[in-house]
Amino acid sequence: MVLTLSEVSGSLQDRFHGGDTEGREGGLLRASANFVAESFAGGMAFRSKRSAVCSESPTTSHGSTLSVSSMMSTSPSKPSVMNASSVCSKPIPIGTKKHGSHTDKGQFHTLIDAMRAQSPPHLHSLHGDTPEAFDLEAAVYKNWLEKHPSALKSFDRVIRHAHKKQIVVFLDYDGTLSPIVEDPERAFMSPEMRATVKEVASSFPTAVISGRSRPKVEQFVQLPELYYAGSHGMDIVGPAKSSDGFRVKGTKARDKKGNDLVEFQPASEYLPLINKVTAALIETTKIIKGAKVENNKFCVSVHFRRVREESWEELAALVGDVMKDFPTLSLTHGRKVLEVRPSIEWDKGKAVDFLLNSLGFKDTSDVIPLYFGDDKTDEDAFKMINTTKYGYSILVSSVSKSTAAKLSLQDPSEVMEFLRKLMHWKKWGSESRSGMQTGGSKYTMIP
Ligand SMILES: O=P(O)(O)OC[C@H]1O[C@H](O[C@H]2O[C@H](CO)[C@@H](O)[C@H](O)[C@H]2O)[C@H](O)[C@@H](O)[C@@H]1O
Repeated sequence: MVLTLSEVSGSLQDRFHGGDTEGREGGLLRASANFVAESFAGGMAFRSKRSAVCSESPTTSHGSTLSVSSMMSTSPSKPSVMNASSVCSKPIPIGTKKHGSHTDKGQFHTLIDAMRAQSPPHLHSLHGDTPEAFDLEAAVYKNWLEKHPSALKSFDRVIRHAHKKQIVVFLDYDGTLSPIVEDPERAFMSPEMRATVKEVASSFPTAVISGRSRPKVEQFVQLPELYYAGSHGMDIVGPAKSSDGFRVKGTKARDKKGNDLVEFQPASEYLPLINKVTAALIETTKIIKGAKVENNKFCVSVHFRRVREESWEELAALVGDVMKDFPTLSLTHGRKVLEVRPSIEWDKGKAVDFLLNSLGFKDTSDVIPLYFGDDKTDEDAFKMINTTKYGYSILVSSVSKSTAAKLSLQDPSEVMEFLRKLMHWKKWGSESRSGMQTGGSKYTMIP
């Protein structure tokens, strides 16, 4: 039997990006410390219903066949994403058992699977640069684009109600405003991107929502006119307008121009614990070449982009060991990074909601919130945006991914292109409504 493209595509997307569990329930592995401890202790295996599907071979456009089952093999020599969907979005109750040796590889598949699923390989990297692999990859992406069309091509739809509503722009930082690079300290945004964001912020309320610490991301962006939410939304500085009925929590502050601001840090009591876990993680993981621990104030990143894959299991075990001593912290993951954060009901989605409220938009049908993000933790924001009447969630990705985002852009350069298009519309589209030629499709990109 030959599978149809959509069957192959659906199955591959699940394989490579965490499967249904991720798309439906949150797109975020929210594994608690307990989850890690338990999975180490008991060899926990939450397998997706889909983990055994698609063992047939699709025919490629070249007429030869690629074995889908072989693409999904878990051979140690190839990055395995076979059990990416085994990750669970819910915290798992802590086990009482202590895991024995972290060299017992069979006992923590779940975390390893999550690590492997973070920067999913292209098909051609799994199967060589064969024309068939490239063709199949292109076909899978094309199929995915039908479900998550390009925001550039959907621009008219996005700004359809913009003459009556307030656009608010939310931007993730790494992978959205700056390209993903090996060294997190060198994730600079280009001067062109900075100029574009500055222009956008002069017309629309604009916020950067990042996993980084707020001071760090402010330093990278260097635009004081923006609002910032660092530590995955746990460190917010926003406007203090507030809409009726919404009590702006947090401390009142003022910016240099005397505008009222509000600072909100829902995890402030975790600060000492975060410093403690950071120290423990630095000490414990220092034996792993390439591992890097980054203190993001209310959360901590353990980077493994520069760790050889052979050492991932050891790193996972070491992080798991540390986490057992911090039962009130949780483990999530992003792009080649494990993230330790307080186990509180707060995420980027809540931060977006908070900022919309503090901007005065309690009724979200008065606003067109646009959210751009590339990572797992942005999924919470996508879902929040999807609850609004006119908002658009936009995933930045050049590969197919299971996501709640409605639209997509390939990379930061397309984000910049979209923002420029928005500014062009703002400048010329608005004027066109007062007599000049109008019509979304006539808005062209500023070169
Ligand atoms: O929410 P974000 O602004 O996207 O922050 C998420 C994490 O971004 C950074 O790590 C990622 O980008 C690095 C630089 O390109 C890259 O080396 C790393 O592999 C990526 O995971 C940041 O360093 C983390 O602390 C953030 O949590």
